[in-house]
Amino acid sequence: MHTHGEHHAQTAPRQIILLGSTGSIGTQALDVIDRARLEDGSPRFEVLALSAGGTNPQLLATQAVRTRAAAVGIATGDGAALQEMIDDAAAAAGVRGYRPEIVTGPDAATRIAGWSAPGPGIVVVLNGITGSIGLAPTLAALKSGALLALANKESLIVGGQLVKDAAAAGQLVPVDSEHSALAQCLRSGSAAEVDRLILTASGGPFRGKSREQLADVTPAQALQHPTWSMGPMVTTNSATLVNKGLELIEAHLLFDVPLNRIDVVVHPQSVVHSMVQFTDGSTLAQCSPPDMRLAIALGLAWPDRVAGAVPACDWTKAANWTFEPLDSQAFPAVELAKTSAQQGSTFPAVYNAANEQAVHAFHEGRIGFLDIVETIERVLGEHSANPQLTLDSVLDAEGWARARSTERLALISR
Ligand SMILES: NC(=O)C1=CN([C@@H]2O[C@H](COP(=O)(O)OP(=O)(O)OC[C@H]3O[C@@H](n4cnc5c(N)ncnc54)[C@H](OP(=O)(O)O)[C@@H]3O)[C@@H](O)[C@H]2O)C=CC1
Ligand SMILES: CC(=O)[C@@H](O)[C@H](O)COP(=O)(O)O
Ligand SMILES: [Mn+2]
Repeated sequence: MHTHGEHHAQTAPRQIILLGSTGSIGTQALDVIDRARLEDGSPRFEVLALSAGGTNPQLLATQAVRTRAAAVGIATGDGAALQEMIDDAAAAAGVRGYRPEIVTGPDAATRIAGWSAPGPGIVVVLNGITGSIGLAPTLAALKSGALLALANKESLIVGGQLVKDAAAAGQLVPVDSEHSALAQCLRSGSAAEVDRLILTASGGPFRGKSREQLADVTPAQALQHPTWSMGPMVTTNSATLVNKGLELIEAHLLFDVPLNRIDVVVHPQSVVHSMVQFTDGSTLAQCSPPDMRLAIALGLAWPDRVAGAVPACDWTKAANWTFEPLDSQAFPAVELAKTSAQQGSTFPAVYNAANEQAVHAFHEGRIGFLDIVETIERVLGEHSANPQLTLDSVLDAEGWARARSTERLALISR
């Protein structure tokens, strides 16, 4: 058993369990893992297990051979077919005798999240799954005692206090760039010194547009993020500002700061990743070019930094950073998220589930861009929360919200 959050000179590689290895976070994590070295030049991280959904089994097989992961999970698809792909990838790479354990089925990521390392040492689970399907793996990782590097914000938001209660002090490390920034700014000093948290938002591809102009934007335009290259769900959420709404709730849960002391400011350059304002009028900001490998590396090595994780800002070059208020008329998603968090209980789970359903419908061309947040608002308005927050009540609320959203989306479908 190790104590989370204490600095110790790292002498042995950390064992990494990577959930969502084929995605944007997952592939960037593998790049960090490949490059990071201990002082003696040996690998700083080793991959213990990988898991993915199943849309790209070939990539998963290649990753398995490259990392020699002991276990490989896949949610959909055939284990035998994956084994064959791994055998072929191993043969192509000249690797002999590599036979990982293969875990298949809807609970594969949950089983992989709790995978035991063969020896002592620190295990880190990086949850890079998209969507609230990541909740059970998050809970399994926390139960196993591993450090949880959390990119999958949805699991914390929908699980709320359940996830917080499952986490030991310092066991949950945020990987979301804003929350990694806040965690870095909060590393010293007491909670009493903190006045406000300031979350930065790029504003997305539609910054500056009116509601009228937003009515006709297309899915392809919504996927053109101005500063980050990410998976389609979080990119769309950035366009609607739902991502910032989710991140407001995430910050409130992670740092125990009341919702009315967390602000959102639009910063189109995405270099200041977030800020903490202290009671004496001082503000600390964390700055780096928009590259998730910084937050991923810090999450994997927490509380230590990984030298050379990303190139730093070039302070010899002229640069302009700008800040502007969020247009809440055009983008009501943040206010809606705040209200859902104030209502508490299962409301944030409903906010997220309705959004996930609506985003899929938008990308299928069935609804317009503005219908996404309008659907969340409608479904939240019809929700009667169960005052008891349990895993069952969260899953029930999500099931209800998905069904209710599906009905509404069918009614408004083009
Ligand atoms: N990308 C980024 O830069 C950032 C992402 N985040 C957050 O990180 C998370 C991941 O985002 P991102 O990497 O962009 O998403 P992607 O869509 O790029 O990747 C999602 C990954 O999850 C996997 N997956 C989907 N369903 C399952 C399942 N049931 N079991 C196991 N794996 C599954 C996918 O597998 P398959 O390939 O088979 O579909 C894929 O590997 C999200 O919560 C996002 O909000 C936060 C900050 C920045
Ligand atoms: C990189 C990251 O953390 C994303 O969640 C990012 O925040 C998206 O950018 P915006 O939501 O600010 O557009
Ligand atoms: Mn973010």
